[in-house]
Amino acid sequence: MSENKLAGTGCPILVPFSERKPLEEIERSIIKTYRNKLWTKFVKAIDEFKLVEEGDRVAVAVSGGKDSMLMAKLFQELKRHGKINFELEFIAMDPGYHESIRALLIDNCNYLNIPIKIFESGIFEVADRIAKDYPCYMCARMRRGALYSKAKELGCNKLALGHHFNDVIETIMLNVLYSGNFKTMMPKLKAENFEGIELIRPMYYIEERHIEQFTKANGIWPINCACMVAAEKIANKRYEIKELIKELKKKFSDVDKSIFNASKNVNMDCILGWKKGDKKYSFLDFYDE
Ligand SMILES: Nc1ncnc2c1ncn2[C@@H]1O[C@H](COP(=O)(O)OP(=O)(O)OP(=O)(O)O)[C@@H](O)[C@H]1O
Repeated sequence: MSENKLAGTGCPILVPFSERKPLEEIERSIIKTYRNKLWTKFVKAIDEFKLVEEGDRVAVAVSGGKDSMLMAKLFQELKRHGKINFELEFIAMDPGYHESIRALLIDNCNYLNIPIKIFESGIFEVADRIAKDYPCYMCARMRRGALYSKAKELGCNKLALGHHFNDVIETIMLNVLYSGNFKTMMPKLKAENFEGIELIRPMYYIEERHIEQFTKANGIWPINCACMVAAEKIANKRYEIKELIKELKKKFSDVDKSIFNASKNVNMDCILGWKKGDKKYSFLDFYDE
């Protein structure tokens, strides 16, 4: 990989409003200033989808980006509240970050008191070598595998990822508009190739703009874009969908909630066909029942 492929220019950069706030202030803001926007929504997803249960050992995947750094702090808060008896591990996979990115990850985790375990995977190099035309797909698959393996090695039964509300609705819209199917990103799922591990997404109800507010107001500089492979090479459909939803929201402010709720309110009497497991069904299969 040559230096000119380094990422950064194509990604939106989150610039903090202020100096980094003291740790205690940052932690307190989660349950005070951002109680409704962050804390309540985190707990809601955990309760509603039963994401964390007694005796769990959760590996929290921290990339150093704004979402997963906040997730780490939310988990620490959940543990501090002590209602559920569970254990935490914080893991970061270094896919071959630029050294300045790795240093930023370490500095942020130290400052925020997140006891991170970093491990190397060399995924950037592999994706660049074996999948020049579709590095993002390969990178994402290998990343998931590397995180599951590490979680398993640490004796965890859950792997938590920092996907949030906007990731969810963007996924729904990407599937409807580009793939012609209706599929959402699930709040939890059982890992196919890693027995005994579940993937959980506790930030399911948290809106990205609130994560941004929290991050900026507390003076945190997250890793914005650390990709060393695809940087600017790949047209980002997800980014286009994000912009589309923003436009739609100007005309109908609850459009994001409607997109989300559509996945909770599928009416099986008014649908032409669906898939369950490997089997496909048509409404006609049940028409005369
Ligand atoms: N290198 C990594 N090490 C550990 N976890 C990771 C890594 N990359 C991604 N993840 C996990 O996967 C989630 C989704 O990754 P994605 O690249 O879509 O991040 P993102 O939407 O930019 O979120 P973040 O702000 O946390 O980076 C992250 O929130 C994090 O939990």
